[in-house]
Amino acid sequence: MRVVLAGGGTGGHLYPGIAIAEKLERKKVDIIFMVSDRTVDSKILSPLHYPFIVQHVTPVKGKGFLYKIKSFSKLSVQVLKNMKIIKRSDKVLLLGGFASAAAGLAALLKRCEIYVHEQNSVMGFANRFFVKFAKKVFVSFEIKNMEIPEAVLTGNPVREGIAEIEPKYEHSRHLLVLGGSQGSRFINRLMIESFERLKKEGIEIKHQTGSMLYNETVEGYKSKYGVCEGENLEITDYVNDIQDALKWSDAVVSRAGSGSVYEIMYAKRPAVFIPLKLAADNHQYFNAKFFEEHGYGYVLTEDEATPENFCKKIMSLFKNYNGFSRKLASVKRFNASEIILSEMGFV
Ligand SMILES: CC(=O)N[C@H]1[C@@H](OP(=O)(O)OP(=O)(O)OC[C@H]2O[C@@H](n3ccc(=O)[nH]c3=O)[C@H](O)[C@@H]2O)O[C@H](CO)[C@@H](O)[C@@H]1O
Repeated sequence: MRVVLAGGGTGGHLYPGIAIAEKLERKKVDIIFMVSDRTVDSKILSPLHYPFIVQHVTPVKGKGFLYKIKSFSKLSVQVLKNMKIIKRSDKVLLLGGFASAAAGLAALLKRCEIYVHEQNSVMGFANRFFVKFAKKVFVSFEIKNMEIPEAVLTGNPVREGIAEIEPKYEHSRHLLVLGGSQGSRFINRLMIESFERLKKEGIEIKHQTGSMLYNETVEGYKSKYGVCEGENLEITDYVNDIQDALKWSDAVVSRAGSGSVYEIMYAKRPAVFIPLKLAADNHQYFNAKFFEEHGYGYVLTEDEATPENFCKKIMSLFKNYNGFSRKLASVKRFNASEIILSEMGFV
């Protein structure tokens, strides 16, 4: 028995697969990842011991005609390659994004059991296609743009250890700033503009910029304040140990990809989410809204996010800290990986 975990292109599609792989391993089931050729996928998987296939595919949605033709031909070549790797007896779990499509099509042609997990509150393009062929569909949030009556609400699979983090009541003013797996230029600039005020409030900041945006962000801090890092500020391109960073934090500012929302919620930290305005069908906004509606923190849209509003929201997290912590302490945690594996027939 082997499970193919297909998806990638961003951490948001890949980390849920890793959370599931951690559990499958204990059940002595063989695993293979099928990911994209973006460096983020290999960077995340290389230090781990799971086998993975890099697929040479690009997104087919939203670009010009010539680009689409190229993408479709790449996709076809990759599907043929995948058909040599995927076996009829494999169970294939599609984690969404363009990197899951070639594996999904190969699995369809091989007539394998197909399962779909959608991380966001709006179903993505690739998953929407495969849902009709899936034996079961798992969702992290209730889906807004599609009726899937038999979908199983599992929450987002989160890596081990994160959900065991305790809420804080006695707190200092440690603020973790995350831009999602690729970083966020919008949040980086907002932080540079807001740093002086946050520093005056005694806030200590760990700021993850994204690998591609690291240099420009450091330069931004330097040109505005003369120095970049110091007592109150630590800048990093990528947080390798997210569990450790969440433990250190008292509050978080973040983009609102599904993984980020679930991890911050399970780590029981109040947060200000700034959803990516351009996310397909505004899905980050709906992910973040779920968090806000439960009273765990705030959503601040890009249009509302002036440095003044931003700092007010952060200060409001600290002012009402114990109220947020009490609510977060009672977060109902789904054991997403276990539910998914049991629905796939692994007991
Ligand atoms: C630009 C883009 O396409 N964004 C999408 C992507 O976001 P993104 O990849 O940022 O997705 P998520 O927020 O879901 O997950 C990010 C993951 O990366 C990890 N992490 C992040 C930063 C870091 O320094 N270290 C680290 O380990 C987080 O712990 C988390 O597990 O996938 C999400 C889930 O489908 C979507 O909602 C987003 O719209």
